[in-house]
Amino acid sequence: MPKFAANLSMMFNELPFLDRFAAARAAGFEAVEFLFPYEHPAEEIAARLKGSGLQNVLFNAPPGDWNAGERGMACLPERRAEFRDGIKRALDYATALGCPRLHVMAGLAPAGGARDTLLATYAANLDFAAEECAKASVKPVIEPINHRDIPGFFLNTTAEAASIIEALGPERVGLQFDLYHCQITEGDVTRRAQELLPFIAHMQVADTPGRNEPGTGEVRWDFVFDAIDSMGYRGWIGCEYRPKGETLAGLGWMQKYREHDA
Ligand SMILES: O=C(O)C(=O)[C@H](O)CO
Ligand SMILES: [Mg+2]
Repeated sequence: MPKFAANLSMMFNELPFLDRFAAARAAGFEAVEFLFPYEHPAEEIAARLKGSGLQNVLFNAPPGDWNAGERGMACLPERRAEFRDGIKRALDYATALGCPRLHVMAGLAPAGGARDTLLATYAANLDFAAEECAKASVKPVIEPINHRDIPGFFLNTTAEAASIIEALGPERVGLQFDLYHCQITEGDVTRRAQELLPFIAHMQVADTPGRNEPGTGEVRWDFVFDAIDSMGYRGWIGCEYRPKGETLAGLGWMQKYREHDA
């Protein structure tokens, strides 16, 4: 049975961030993910997790100046020191929150930047992240992102991600397989999931093209979720979608997975 985690950066936006934990638990979730915890003390978030009986399964390393358009810095040669500091900061949070996965965003490829240099920086930074994360029993994950949502993002395809992971060692760095991005960039999502299964350490989902709940767009999710389950994926699937209306009103698609569980 697929296991779904609520993405608290996108879901339950009717509430302030810290109140979304209890709301997710009341809605039946047992796990949550979010983009960035850094505006809140780790102890406060840990208390919300504990108080709600939730586990935190993923969050992102500091991305640089998000409001100025930055989307990570792992591929940027001149940001290596900041990248390293960010990994250490993220691991302080991961330790406090008991979180097993850390999403390390590649960043935007600078115009005119030589791809070889960016790739070498990306690999070296991920190697550093893998070393540090291993000490904290955390697995860093990388995610190919489509060019419509983030034009210029350095990592776009699952093939690129797989070759980087293969070089660094799939036991050290995993794939964050976001079916929404894959459907936009590549399609063929169940075949991709099957081929990439040995690399996948976390999944995320939203329907396409609107990035809303499963069932609001073009993909037949019953088929996809059954296929993912049958192929033996037992990790979390983060609901990284923007609810079309109220979060709770849009949770009908999950009902059959809960009823099956009972
Ligand atoms: O956008 C996504 O799909 C993500 O998972 C990132 O963490 C945020 O851009
Ligand atoms: Mg994602």
